[in-house]
Amino acid sequence: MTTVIKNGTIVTADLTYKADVLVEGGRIAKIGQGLSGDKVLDATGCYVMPGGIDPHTHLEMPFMGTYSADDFDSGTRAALAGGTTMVIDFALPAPGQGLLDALSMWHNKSTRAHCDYSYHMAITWWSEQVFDEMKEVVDRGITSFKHFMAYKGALMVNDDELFASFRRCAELGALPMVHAENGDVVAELSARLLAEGNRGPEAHAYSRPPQVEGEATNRAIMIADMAGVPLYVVHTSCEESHEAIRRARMQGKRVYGEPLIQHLTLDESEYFNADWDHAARRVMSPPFRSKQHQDSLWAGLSAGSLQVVATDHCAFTTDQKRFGKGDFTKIPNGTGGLEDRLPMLWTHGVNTGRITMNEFVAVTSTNVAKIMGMYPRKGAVLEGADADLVVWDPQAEKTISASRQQSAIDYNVFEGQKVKGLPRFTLTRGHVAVTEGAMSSKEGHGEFIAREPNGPVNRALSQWKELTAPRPVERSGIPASGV
Ligand SMILES: NC(=O)NCCC(=O)O
Ligand SMILES: [Zn+2]
Ligand SMILES: [Zn+2]
Repeated sequence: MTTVIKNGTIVTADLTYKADVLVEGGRIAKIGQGLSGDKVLDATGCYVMPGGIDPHTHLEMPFMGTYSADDFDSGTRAALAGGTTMVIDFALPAPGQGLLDALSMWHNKSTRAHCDYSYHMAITWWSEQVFDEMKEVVDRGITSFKHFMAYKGALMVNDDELFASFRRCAELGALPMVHAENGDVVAELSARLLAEGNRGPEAHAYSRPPQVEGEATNRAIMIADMAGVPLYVVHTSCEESHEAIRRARMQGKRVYGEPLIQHLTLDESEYFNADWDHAARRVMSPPFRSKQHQDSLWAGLSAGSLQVVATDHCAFTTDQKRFGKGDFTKIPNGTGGLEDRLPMLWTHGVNTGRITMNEFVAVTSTNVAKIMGMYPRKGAVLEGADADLVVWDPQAEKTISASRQQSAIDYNVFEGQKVKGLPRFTLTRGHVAVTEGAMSSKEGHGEFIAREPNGPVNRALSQWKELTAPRPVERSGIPASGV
C-alpha cells in the first residue's frame, strides 16, 4: 500500500520546491514529479514539511504532589492534531532511584503513544550508580541528560553535581541540558514574598525574575565549557538568558537555546488577571515575561542565536492548579501547548514576517533532529527518511478553544486566539493520523526512537578541547612531572 502526496510545495529547512512525495512502508520512497500511489492526498495550495518535533514535553509526569494530566495517549494525539509527529519527553528518576529503573517506568507509560517519541534522562541526584548507568542509558539510545538548577529540595542539583554529570556527558558524547534558574534565590524570594502576604499567582512571577535565569544560564554555560561539552538550555524565556547564550556562541562555545511558544506569544499581564484561576493556569517556570523579552526571543530565532521552539507541555487541570490557593508555591508549575505550537508559531512568526517558512521548519523540526542525534531519519523530507510529514494549509483558520482540543485539561492558555495556518494532513510514519482536524491516529502506533551519541558538534568540541588542554611545560633537565 503506497500513499502519494500530490500537487504540494515541499518546504524544508533550506529549500522550497514543487514535487510529489511517495510514501511506502512508513518511509519516504520517492520525491519527484507526476508520482502515483494507491492512495492520493491532495496538497494543492499546501506546503509539505517535516512533521514537528517537540523536544520538551512532560506527559504523565509526577510533579509537585500530582501527575501532569496529559499522558502519552492524549498528549501525542494533541501533538498530531497540531502537526507534531514526535515528542521527546523526560524520564525522571526520583532522588535515589536508578536511571534504568526510571527508564522502564517511562517505557511502560509510552506504550500508548500515537506518534514516535524519545526521552531525555534527568539527573536528579548523583552517585557512582548514576555515573555507571549513564553509559547504559546512552547505549539504549538516550543521549541527552537534563539537570534542574531550580526546584530546591526536590529535583535541583548543585554545581558539583552539574560539573560531574557534564564531564560524564562529555566522555559519553551526550548532550547535557539545563533548566536554568537559580533555585537558592528562588527559594529565598518565595519565602519572603509569602511572609509579606504575597500569596497569589502573580507572586510566582515576582519570585522568578529574569536575573535568576540569566545567572543560572551563564553559570551552566561556564561549567559546560570547563567540562568540555555542548549545552542545551531549555525554556529560554528572557533577554538575560538569551544574552548569555548569544555571547557564548559568539565566543565559539557550543550552546543551544530553546524558547517556548508560550513565552513568545503570552506575556506577564496574564498573572495580573483578576480571576485567580486564569492566572494560576498560566503559572509555569520560568514565568511569562514582558514584551521586551519576547522581542529578544523572536530576534534570537531569526538571528540564529536561538535554535528551537518547544512547548514544555506539562498540563494541569484547574482543580490541580487549585492546590495552590492561598500559597502560590503549591500551584503545580506547567502549561500546555502541544496542539498549538505550530499554528501559533506560523501565525505570529511566518504570517508576520518575523521568520521565514524555512526557518519555521528549522526551529520546529530539523534543528531538533540534528541537535538530538536523529537527523535525517527525522526532521527531513528526503528519500529514506521516516514519513513523518505535515501537509500545511496556510489559508486554513480556526479560533483556539479548549472545547475542541485533544488535551485532557479543561482550558487552553491560548483560548480565543485566531490562528491562520493549520495541518490539512498529518502523517506519522506514513499513517494518516489527521485529516482537516478529524483524528484517525492509533493508540500504540508510536515507537521509541533510539538516538545517536557523539554527533559532529560533540566530536569537534572534544577535538578542540584536547588540542587546547593544559599541558606541562618541558624544561631541560627537569622531568615534566616536576618530580
Ligand atoms: N516548566 C514548568 O513550569 N513545568 C514543567 C517542569 C519544568 O520543565 O520545569
Ligand atoms: Zn523546566
Ligand atoms: Zn520542562
